[in-house]
Amino acid sequence: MLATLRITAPDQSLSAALQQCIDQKTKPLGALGRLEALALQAGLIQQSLHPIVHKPGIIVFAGDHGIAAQGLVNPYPQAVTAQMVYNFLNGGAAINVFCAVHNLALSVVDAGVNHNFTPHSDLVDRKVAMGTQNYLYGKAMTDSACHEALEAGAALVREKQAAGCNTIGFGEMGIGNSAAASLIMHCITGIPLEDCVGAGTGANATQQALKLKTLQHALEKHGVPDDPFDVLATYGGFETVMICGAILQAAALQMMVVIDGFIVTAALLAAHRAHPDVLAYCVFAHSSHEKGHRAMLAYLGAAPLLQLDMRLGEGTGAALAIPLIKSAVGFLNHMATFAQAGVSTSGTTA
Ligand SMILES: Cc1cc2ncn([C@H]3O[C@H](COP(=O)(O)O)[C@@H](O)[C@H]3O)c2cc1C
Ligand SMILES: O=C(O)c1cccnc1
Repeated sequence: MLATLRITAPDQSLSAALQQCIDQKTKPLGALGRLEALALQAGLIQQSLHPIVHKPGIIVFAGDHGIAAQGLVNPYPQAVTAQMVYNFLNGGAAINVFCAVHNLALSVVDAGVNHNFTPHSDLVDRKVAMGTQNYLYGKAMTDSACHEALEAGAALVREKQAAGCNTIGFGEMGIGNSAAASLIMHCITGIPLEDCVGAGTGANATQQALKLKTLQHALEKHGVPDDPFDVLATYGGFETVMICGAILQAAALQMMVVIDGFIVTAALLAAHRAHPDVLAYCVFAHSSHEKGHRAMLAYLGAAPLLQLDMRLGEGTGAALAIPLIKSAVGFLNHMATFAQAGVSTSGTTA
């Protein structure tokens, strides 16, 4: 898949016609602000003056991190990953509630949780292994496991698209994955590690200092791999790698890709290094409260839609942004033009 994937930015030739449609709506020029840019982006991605959001959904990928068993980088125990998967299956997590409120399809994927789940109709089993290896001692995963995870993420997106979904967000669950995301961020962006390491689930100052020191040790061992997929294999989690493969596939299929918080954006950083044009398909849902997220977004030149001081993950920010995308294409499709409504345009004095 990765070798053959073609991702090119959408043809821009529809841009002027789309802008004209937007400007003819019964509102002062530019008055719908960022929604106008969103409508334009949707139109270009779908190469249509009438883009739609069809069968939008969220896929949450869960995976464990070898290092989390030591508690050096994570305030919560590793077991919370599996416990939260049960919570997702029981409908009790924040992402369940937001998907229900906004009528979004939710899929939950075991990418590599350190727990044997009994088969469940709502749990998609793509387990690569019982969690990654501890990157303090070796690479988090082999290159072939990384490849398997990238492919699994991509295949799930192909299934969604075949079922009619054209707008997709990704979420993650994996205790310790904010540490992995910090390492990925440092390797891809070159931003100093201390600016990439934050509180995650709520590490206090002492815990954050230990997290940073631990991650410095990991960097001393492995350095900064040049290849983005090698960065993922060295430090990543199976959930993060699957998200990277999923983002790439969704962009290749010209879907709208809704980017969540710190961990999902780290997966995007790797995807972007491999295929820079992936960005044209991305909608940045929110600016997370996690320390490094704003710098990641700035590196990508991304303007997030929401600023809610959220720092949860699970795809919660993405779920909140999808109604905004629906609103954007909604006004483009359904608002009356000045001519249709008989409203005077500027410069026309009564
Ligand atoms: C109860 C609970 C629910 C969560 N839902 C998402 N996360 C978030 O926190 C984790 C990353 O933070 P760290 O790197 O500090 O472990 C990820 O699982 C992320 O999705 C949660 C964390 C907890 C504790
Ligand atoms: O921004 C996020 O997505 C995030 C931040 C902290 C912990 N988990 C996720």
